[in-house]
Amino acid sequence: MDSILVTGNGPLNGVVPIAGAKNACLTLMPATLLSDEPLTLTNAPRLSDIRTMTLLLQSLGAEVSALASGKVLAMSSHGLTSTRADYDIVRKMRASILVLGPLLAREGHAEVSLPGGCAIGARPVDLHLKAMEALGAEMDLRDGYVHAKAPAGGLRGGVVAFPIVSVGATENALMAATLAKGTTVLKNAAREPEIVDLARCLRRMGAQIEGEGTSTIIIEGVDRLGGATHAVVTDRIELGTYMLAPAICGGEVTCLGGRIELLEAFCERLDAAGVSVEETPEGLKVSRKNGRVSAVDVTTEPFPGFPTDLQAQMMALLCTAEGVSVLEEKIFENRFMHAPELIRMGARIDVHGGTAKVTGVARLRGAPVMATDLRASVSLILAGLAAEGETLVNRVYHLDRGYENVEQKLSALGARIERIKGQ
Ligand SMILES: CC(=O)N[C@H]1[C@@H](OP(=O)(O)OP(=O)(O)OC[C@H]2O[C@@H](n3ccc(=O)[nH]c3=O)[C@H](O)[C@@H]2O)O[C@H](CO)[C@@H](O)[C@@H]1O
Ligand SMILES: C=C(OP(=O)(O)O)C(=O)O
Repeated sequence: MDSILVTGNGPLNGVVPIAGAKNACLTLMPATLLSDEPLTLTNAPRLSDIRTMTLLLQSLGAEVSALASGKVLAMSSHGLTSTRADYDIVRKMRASILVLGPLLAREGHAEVSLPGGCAIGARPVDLHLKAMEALGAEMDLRDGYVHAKAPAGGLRGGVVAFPIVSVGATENALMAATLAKGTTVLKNAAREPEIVDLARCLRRMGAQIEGEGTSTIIIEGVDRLGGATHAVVTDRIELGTYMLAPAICGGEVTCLGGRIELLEAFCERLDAAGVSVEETPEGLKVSRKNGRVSAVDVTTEPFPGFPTDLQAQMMALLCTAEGVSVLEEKIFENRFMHAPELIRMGARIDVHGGTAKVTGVARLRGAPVMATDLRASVSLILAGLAAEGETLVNRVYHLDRGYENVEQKLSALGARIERIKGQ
């Protein structure tokens, strides 16, 4: 397994391009299953998760070609051959559950392996299943698979009232409802930019959708969807991650394509910590010129709140802040796995349940550390960039799920970072 070696090397300066969003692309790709006409995505990120979704769609009979070095995905589902999403692929990536709604809507049935939990929490799929039931589907859990069956005339519009906000369940319900008969109302829907991006793409394909970006989405089902070409929205989590690089190391970095509206709560916390963020026509210019940042409290929430996917990286910043910061993780029950690793680097962190108290230290020190999940991996790299000496981040395969060319992008800013190939 590969490792990443990082050596603290002072301030970072320059320009970094931000890719299309992993989490948008992973829901836009299954949308191809809703139509027999081609769907082309531009601005796709080059990530292992995208390759996993490609394999999953291909296993269902969809054609998926990566063009322009992977930045363009040309897809067509005119000849689907299977409705079974197999354990061998689904186990690699939770977002595989997003084929459920489209398959059910188009083919009338689907069998999808349960994705199971992962390092950050149990992550059940009950809300996805309840949403499909609200559209008339019969759901059965057998042999580790979700067996879903639409009524004889196909899915019917219905009211889906989510008890808690779920990004994935909103996406599955939204896609399924586009081909259901009649009107569907999604209440307490997720409002993330990735949901807005999905709704825009579906509308291009001919879907009738109103209200995306608010907590009530109304979908009027249509008989069929057509083809479309759609550019994937900017990855706000990759954006936030690179914004933290000059915040932690000092210097000035422009994140190309970044917009404050994608990350308002995060930008507000950076401002409170003493990091400057300026929106320019090219993107977001971020700098930390004087001394240490100040401690700030952070609570993760669904959009438009502070994203859970930036909590680990923000913790890395706050490890060297002046004062005591309190981070509350409200989305996932086990998302502080990076804390013990940061402690190995000299951070002072006390974790109690979903709360972490971080007492800033003047300087972190390099150490061998273990990456436990995607955002934990990159938080350790950020911490290593600001630490004295060498940090060896082991087991970085999660990193490649969500960050393309991370070593090249950080090296271009002046970081000392290299990948050590494993066996
Ligand atoms: C591929 C993708 O887009 N992943 C993102 C998506 O994950 P994902 O869509 O899996 O996250 P959800 O928004 O569904 O999860 C929110 C909370 O709801 C719970 N829950 C969810 C579904 C369900 O059926 N039952 C249930 O209890 C989860 O365990 C979690 O506690 O949103 C998360 C929250 O912003 C992000 O961290 C992930 O990066
Ligand atoms: C948790 C994440 O992804 P996934 O939902 O794909 O596991 C993430 O992107 O931080």
